[in-house]
Amino acid sequence: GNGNTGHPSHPISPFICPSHFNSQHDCPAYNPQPSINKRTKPPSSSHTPQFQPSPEVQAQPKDTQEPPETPRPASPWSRSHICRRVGLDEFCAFTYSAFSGGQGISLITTPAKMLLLGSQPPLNESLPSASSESPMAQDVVLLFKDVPIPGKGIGLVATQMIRAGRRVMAATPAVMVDDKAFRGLRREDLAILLGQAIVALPGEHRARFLNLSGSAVEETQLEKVYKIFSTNAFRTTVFGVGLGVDGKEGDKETDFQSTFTQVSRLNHDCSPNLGYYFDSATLSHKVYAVKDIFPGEELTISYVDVLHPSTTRSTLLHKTWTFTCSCPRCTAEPHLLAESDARVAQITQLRRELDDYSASATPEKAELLVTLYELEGAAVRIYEAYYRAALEWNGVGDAARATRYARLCLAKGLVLRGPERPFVESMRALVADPAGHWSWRFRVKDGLKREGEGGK
Ligand SMILES: C[S@@+](CC[C@H](N)C(=O)[O-])C[C@H]1O[C@@H](n2cnc3c(N)ncnc32)[C@H](O)[C@@H]1O
Repeated sequence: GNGNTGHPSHPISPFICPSHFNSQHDCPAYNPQPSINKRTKPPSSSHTPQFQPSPEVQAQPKDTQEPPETPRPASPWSRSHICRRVGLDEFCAFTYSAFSGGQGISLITTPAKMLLLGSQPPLNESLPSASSESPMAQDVVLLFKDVPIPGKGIGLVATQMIRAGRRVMAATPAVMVDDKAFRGLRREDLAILLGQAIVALPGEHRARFLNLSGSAVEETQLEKVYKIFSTNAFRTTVFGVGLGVDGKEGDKETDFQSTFTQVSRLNHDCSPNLGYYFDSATLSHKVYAVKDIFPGEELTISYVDVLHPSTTRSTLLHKTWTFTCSCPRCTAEPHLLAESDARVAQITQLRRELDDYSASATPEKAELLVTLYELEGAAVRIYEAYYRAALEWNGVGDAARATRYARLCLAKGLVLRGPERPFVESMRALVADPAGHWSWRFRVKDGLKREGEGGK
């Protein structure tokens, strides 16, 4: 699971990105989902929790420290006594308790990667951040409250009208686990490091973490911490220069599994009223309303791809979070369910046709795609349909309709994926100059996009 497109059990059907997207992450249809991180092997219950106070030690290796005559302020990071190895990589828990206005954050990663991450914004709060926005911006007034929801545990309910497009949350994680540690460490070793990571957090954030769902009362503290983490983790990609393997130059991004306390109270719905993305520049999970939400209505996200057929959604939800999907798209009358599934199948088919730039797709097919997304309540993905409609209309040289859809794609897509995505740049370029965009009349010009087809 893990919401990772590279992972075999990823719940989202693989989406073939058009060639102008640089990577899978840049693909507009790629939508990170909450992790599905249940491991089958239980943690060793013979383990007594070994929570140790974390000493205030420098995260830097000894040889990089400056001589004593030029003292520097102490590093705000503490490091766990216990570390664990996967092959040549050693993973430790690092905590910065003053982070984000005293909420604190813990990371489980290698010392080398920690050194790099900790030296640059947003984790280095003494340096000016590229982002002008603080993750816990003051404009996010409390729009909701925690309430028990029958059959769903605790959930969040709107306390006032929340208009579509409004930001509802922007929170930094309690704990982030390097994906390599998450996949490579034995479950009991990860549980030990997680225990260290959680115990070092400031009391309030730690209590909020320990209050999350996922564990049973009779479990040991380590099992509890592990299960809470895996039930509530989201895949988060951190972009930054030099974040390759062990800090070597190369990769510009690194994947973490992260647990956020407030975001983790959001229950699932197959037609959710909230969308979200992880903003690497502020390390915050940004959650936006994708529909108008009325006071008293529950706030929801989708834990799975909303464009899976109903049985796939139900199976994934049951397997991973052990609940039976009870949302309207799962429990409708059989004939309505069959219609919904038929629309989902048609969406999949239409997307395949529209994304094959060498085939004969038309603006009408893209318009139909938009309608089908609307009928399925897929507001959380609607920007994908607008994107394709913009390209198709531009592809036949209709600049007015193309720019209208490009604007819609930007209006919806910016809050669902953030401003850093290539589709944003592409749609902005189309709005600015439709005829200068790569897609201008590409459906009517012969020969374009036909390289590699030999003598045809
Ligand atoms: C990330 S937590 C959501 C918050 C949780 N309800 C709580 O009390 O903290 C995920 C868990 O909430 C419950 N849950 C979420 N959505 C649900 C739904 N639509 N129906 C029933 N249970 C749901 C399941 O127990 C699931 O494992």
